[in-house]
Amino acid sequence: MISEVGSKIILTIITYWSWWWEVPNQQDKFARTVLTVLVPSSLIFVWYKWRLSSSRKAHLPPGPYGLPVIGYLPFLSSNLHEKFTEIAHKYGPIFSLQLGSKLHVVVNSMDLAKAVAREQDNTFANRNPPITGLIITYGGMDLVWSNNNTHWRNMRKLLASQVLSNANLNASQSLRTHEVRKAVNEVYNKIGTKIDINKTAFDTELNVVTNMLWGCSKSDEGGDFGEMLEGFQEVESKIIELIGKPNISDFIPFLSRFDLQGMNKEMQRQLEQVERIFNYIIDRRIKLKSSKVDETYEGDGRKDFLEILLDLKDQKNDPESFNIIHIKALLINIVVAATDTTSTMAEWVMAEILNNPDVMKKVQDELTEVIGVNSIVEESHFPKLRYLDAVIKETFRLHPPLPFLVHRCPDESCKVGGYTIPKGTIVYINVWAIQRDPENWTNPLEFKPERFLNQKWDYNGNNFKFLPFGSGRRICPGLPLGEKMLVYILASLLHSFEWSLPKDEEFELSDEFGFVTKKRKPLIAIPSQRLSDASLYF
Ligand code: HEM
Repeated sequence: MISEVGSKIILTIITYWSWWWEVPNQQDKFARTVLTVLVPSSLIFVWYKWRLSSSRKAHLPPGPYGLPVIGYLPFLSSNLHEKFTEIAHKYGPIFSLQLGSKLHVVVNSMDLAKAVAREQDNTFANRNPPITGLIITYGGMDLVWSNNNTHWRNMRKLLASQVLSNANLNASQSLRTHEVRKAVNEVYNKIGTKIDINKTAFDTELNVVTNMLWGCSKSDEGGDFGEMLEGFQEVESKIIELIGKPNISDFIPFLSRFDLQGMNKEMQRQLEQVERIFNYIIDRRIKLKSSKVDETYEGDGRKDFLEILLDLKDQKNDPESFNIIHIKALLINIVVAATDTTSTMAEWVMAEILNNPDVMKKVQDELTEVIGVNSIVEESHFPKLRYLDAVIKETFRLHPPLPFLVHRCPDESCKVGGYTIPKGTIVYINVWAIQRDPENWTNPLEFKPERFLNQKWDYNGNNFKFLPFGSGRRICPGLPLGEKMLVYILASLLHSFEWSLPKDEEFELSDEFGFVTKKRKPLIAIPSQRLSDASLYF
């Protein structure tokens, strides 16, 4: 992926400089050859000396040098989390890389993660979004890519108080139950056949989130619109892929107008797809509002999030500060942030359990003891499912879906680990490396859920050995819903069915780096009935 970036750049350079070989003067071939070799190598030498002395003077973190203009870009491999961890082993827990015109710093230890996300949380609370991220959020009008400003604070407060508060989560319990039961029923109807675990979890989470946001889900909608939502997972995967993939336009801004990899255009296409869905939903709601028909979710009389956002827009006198674009950016953000992470994690947990039969047995024994094979899973059971909780946490440790969280960017020059981090640097917290660091974990590569049973662990980002949802003011605001849905989906799938792997498919646990890092090969598993009575599946 990254070597593709390098080769595109080199190709561009070759194209622009090919005139050198076409000049009419053919008399002194030797001189031209000497110049061709000498000029670039002298330039590289001078550049290298200059970089060395300027980074020493600036006291930047150590790190490997790359080439002029493109920096270290051509030397990065596609599995970036592994490459960064390898560089950290050579250069230490904090290192810097010049990628094109931008300085990147990667922190790889719990102490330095704490220095960034706790001790200097406010300084590091900006984002510096990639161009593809800006395209899909109308220029960063959302929550994920917004800088630490009033708009971001207001959006976060609104999401926390109107969607993800304890009161709202309690009120929407029946909605989660409805969707999880529907998923169990769909799997039951396909007993003995191959099930794509990620797709099952994705659809369930999508239905829950869209119901909470605008009061209806994929399964409630028919016709063209139902079909549009049916293809949403593909659109979303493409969005996540384009956000995580290195883009020359980000690293060498003067090349951005050429969009050499076509990524910006591709993201524009995804935005058009997403817009069709959101325009439909919003237009329909505005019409309903003007005809004074109240649309609320679950018939409990409370307004859904879209209704609250539209009310807020109408109340604001200043369309600059809150308008339809802000609403769409926020909705896109929440749907994308919630679904891909949850389904990716559900898939990883099931894969680890299927890979460890003794863990599967312990999880199912616990489910039988707490719930019994004559009953179905309910949210009230969750606090008693301690072993399943430990299994989920151990999976988060080995497979954090966002291995570098979302990068941060200091709004002024500051110090981390004694080194200078200039204003505007892109800073990654390498959670993937921290959660596999032998300094923090005994036998870190072993899958051992018991390590989460013996001590009190949570996802709140206070223990810097374990940060799958991030930490500090930018910590994931969807944590309470994400955690609930994961436990609900997994407990229900594991309690309702026995699972086996298809004999004709190779099973492996390797990952593929991306903004959300997924299983390289989708997990396919075959269910069989586990509960005592078929009526428990309806
Ligand atoms: C398994 C589920 C999930 C995981 C692992 C996860 C993980 C993360 C991580 C690592 C971050 C970046 C934190 C940082 O930069 O320090 C984040 C940010 C975010 N997440 Fe989640 N997330 C999950 C579910 C959700 C859900 C259900 C929602 C919404 C309902 C959500 C909405 C967001 C938003 C809006 C942000 C950006 C926050 C900001 O920049 O201020 N996430 N998430």
